[in-house]
Amino acid sequence: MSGMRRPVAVIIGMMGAGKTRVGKEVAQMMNLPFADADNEIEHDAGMRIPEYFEKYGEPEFRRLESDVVLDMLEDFDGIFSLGGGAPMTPSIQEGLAQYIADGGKVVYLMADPEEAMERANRGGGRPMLNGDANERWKKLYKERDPVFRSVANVHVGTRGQSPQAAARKLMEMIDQRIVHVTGSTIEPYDVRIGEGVMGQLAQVLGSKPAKVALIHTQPVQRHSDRARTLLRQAGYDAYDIVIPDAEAGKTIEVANGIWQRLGDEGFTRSDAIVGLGGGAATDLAGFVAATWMRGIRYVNCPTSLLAMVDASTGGKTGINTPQGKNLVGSFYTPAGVLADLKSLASLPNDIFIEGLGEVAKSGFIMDPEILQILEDHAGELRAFDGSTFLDSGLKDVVAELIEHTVSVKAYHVSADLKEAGLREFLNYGHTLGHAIEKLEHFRWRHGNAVAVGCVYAAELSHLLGYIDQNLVDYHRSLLGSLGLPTSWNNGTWDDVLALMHRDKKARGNKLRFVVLEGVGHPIHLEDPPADAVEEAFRRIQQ
Ligand SMILES: NC(=O)c1ccc[n+]([C@@H]2O[C@H](COP(=O)([O-])OP(=O)(O)OC[C@H]3O[C@@H](n4cnc5c(N)ncnc54)[C@H](O)[C@@H]3O)[C@@H](O)[C@H]2O)c1
Ligand SMILES: Nc1ncnc2c1ncn2[C@@H]1O[C@H](COP(=O)(O)OP(=O)(O)O)[C@@H](O)[C@H]1O
Ligand SMILES: O=C(O)C1=C[C@@H](OP(=O)(O)O)[C@@H](O)[C@H](O)C1
Repeated sequence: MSGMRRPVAVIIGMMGAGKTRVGKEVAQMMNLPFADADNEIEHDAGMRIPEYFEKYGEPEFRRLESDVVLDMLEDFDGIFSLGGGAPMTPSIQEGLAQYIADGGKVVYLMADPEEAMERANRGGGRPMLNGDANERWKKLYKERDPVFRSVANVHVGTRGQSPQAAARKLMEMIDQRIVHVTGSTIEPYDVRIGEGVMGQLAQVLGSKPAKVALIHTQPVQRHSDRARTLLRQAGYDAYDIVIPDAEAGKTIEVANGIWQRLGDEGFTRSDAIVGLGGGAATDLAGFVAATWMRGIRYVNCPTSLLAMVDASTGGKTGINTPQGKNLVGSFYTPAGVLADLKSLASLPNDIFIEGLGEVAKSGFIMDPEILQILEDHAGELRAFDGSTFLDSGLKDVVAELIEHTVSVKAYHVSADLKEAGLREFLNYGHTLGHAIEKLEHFRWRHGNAVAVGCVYAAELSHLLGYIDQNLVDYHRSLLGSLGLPTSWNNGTWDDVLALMHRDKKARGNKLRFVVLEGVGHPIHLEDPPADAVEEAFRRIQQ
């Protein structure tokens, strides 16, 4: 079966980029085996590459190369460097696309052209550079660079860097986790999770935008400073736009202020927006991107756990009105999401814990592994401290939780962007959760309200015979062990019921819920018996 063994990373790039040298270095640092396609070919052919070219010609070489590369993509679990021309062969392009779709990383090692050309010409032995080597190299670079950019999902610039420094940078990039979001009605994009992934801002924005508006809140200033530096280094005109924090930023007045600014600065359709901050900032930035000139490119840099696992992915953008939250907005997907774990270093404990509410919800509806990880690390998660986080073992645990949770979200969003059915499962725990938020005048955080809502939905599932008491108890014990609330007793049943009737899942005067038939098996529940709906509420009051 394919995918059982696969390279940790595949390195592509021009001749002389350092694919072999840097690739070996990375493999050594990561304690992994290294393979070079050219060596494998020479081994199979029983002769050196220049000799093979001379004897059989380039087309025959490309056929052999393709066979060797495709075999290795399914049967090698280290760092794998390809020959310079390999990614130009259609069968290899297909192999790489499949490898990426299975979660692989194709790294384009982007050396400075002058440096790579000079290195490629050293020593000879490169049949593609026969004749005027510099001219040949430049011609190939022109043909290949755009293809390399598009077949790779990770771009690493190494100008002026030693092989060791380049290898360290590459290793950081390889360490990231990538969830590819795709679907029939959305432009595909990647959610990148890892320490330092913000460094890929320019790769994700692409070369079209000249101006980039960086929309962020004040509490994440330190992270937006880094983003602004990266944008300027990459040659964009970066415009810093600070918005009021949290829900105060999600208003028509704030959006209007930004529209005015974009107009004054001459933002065109090819320019772009970066939203950086918690879910409120990314919702607002996405809304501005969706509406400016009827839609321009935007990238999200979520900085809270909740924004990383939920708000920044899935394309719901919006603002609040005096009548309620998220009442105005648009489904508009980002060009990419960069969930940089470095941002979490400044996140307060209570806002981190709140994010775990949505993480657990994703476990209940689809992914028992999430629940297992939460169980295994409940104590450390509950004690989250941003100041020590990046140097702790918790970093990998959190990265894994984010990857799993984003995958759950991506699965639902891919099939049902506009929430016609499947996507509603993401709303597990939200029917009561939203009512609590409203009755608490939004002083309760969303993830906390969802945690109580999940216990309520579990109680309702049990009352109607879908799940046993053990699973209800498990909801309480798991959420409680993470420091999340599991009960609420600050409002009347009449008020709660009235608000649940205004939930977006309700139809006419009928309530609709998401309940469970078991972990990973959510179902829609239409118009349940009134006494069960009320009894479940009584049970979360204590
Ligand atoms: N679009 C969607 O699909 C979707 C999904 C879920 C939630 N949301 C929206 O997301 C918002 C909630 O997101 P949230 O919980 O991130 O709230 P938030 O954006 O209000 O952030 C919470 C607080 O944490 C601060 N903060 C964020 N990251 C920080 C960091 N790294 N360091 C220090 N402080 C930091 C923020 O400035 C804010 O004060 C709501 O508006 C909700 O409607 C949207
Ligand atoms: N970052 C670098 N700095 C200095 N020398 C390098 C660097 N990367 C590669 N080299 C040297 O350049 C030459 C070509 O590198 P190589 O790894 O063979 O490139 P490729 O496999 O991409 O064609 C080798 O002599 C290598 O040691
Ligand atoms: O660029 C090319 O077409 C080639 C590059 C070489 O690999 P390196 O890039 O490792 O030199 C080798 O596969 C062959 O000479 C063809």
